[in-house]
Amino acid sequence: MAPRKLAAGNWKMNGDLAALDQLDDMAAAAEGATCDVLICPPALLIHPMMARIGASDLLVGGQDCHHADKGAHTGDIAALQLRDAGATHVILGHSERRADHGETDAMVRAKAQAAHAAGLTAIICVGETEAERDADRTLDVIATQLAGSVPDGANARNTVLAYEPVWAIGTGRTPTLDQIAQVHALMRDHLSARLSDGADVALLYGGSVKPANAAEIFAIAHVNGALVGGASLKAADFVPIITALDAA
Ligand SMILES: O=C[C@H](O)COP(=O)(O)O
Repeated sequence: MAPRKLAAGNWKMNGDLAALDQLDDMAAAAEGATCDVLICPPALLIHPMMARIGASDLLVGGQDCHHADKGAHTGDIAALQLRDAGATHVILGHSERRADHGETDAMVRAKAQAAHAAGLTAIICVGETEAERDADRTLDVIATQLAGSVPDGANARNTVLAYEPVWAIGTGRTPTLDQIAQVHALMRDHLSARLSDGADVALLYGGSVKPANAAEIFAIAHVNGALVGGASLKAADFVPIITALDAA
């Protein structure tokens, strides 16, 4: 089995009921596509999104989950609740969660285990800061995050990895194609060494992906899709990215 291609949109803390109008064209693009297409809206929008897309091929995901399956954790969402709402995936360890909420690799690993137990695919994010890249520490940082964040129970069906350089998120800046290739090769080597089906785990790139750069990024070895922020909010931007991945 080859890695399953995935175009994933992360709406972050953006969107409202009116934004669901964007889903019609995204769902149409997902129909018959060779890649999976996923939107991770704010959790409040998961239910209305499910109602809007009906039996479409468009997948729905969460942006975070708690490591516990239930209990006294005010403001948090359990993986089982995401699953119950219709989600198939959950983003974990995004750099904004790591920075805003102090999430550590160990916390991300525990969340991934909860996601797996609930039947969700965990999209585990890793990425270096600009200071770490400037200090030539990128590969060490990524290796440490992979070792700490990816649980031993990960496999190609329940886990996707996303490389998101922190300095490329929402900035319009992207690494060179060689820099992306270098990190994705490291991720593939790490997963292949640890997991029996590590060669089949989908690896996404994220950070200022847009229609103009999608095709060249998808042509890089071991890039099996994208985790898209800003350009996933409008169908006019996200559909061309889906089309580029479909053609890759
Ligand atoms: O989760 C998505 C990433 O943080 C990328 O965001 P961006 O496409 O707005 O740079």
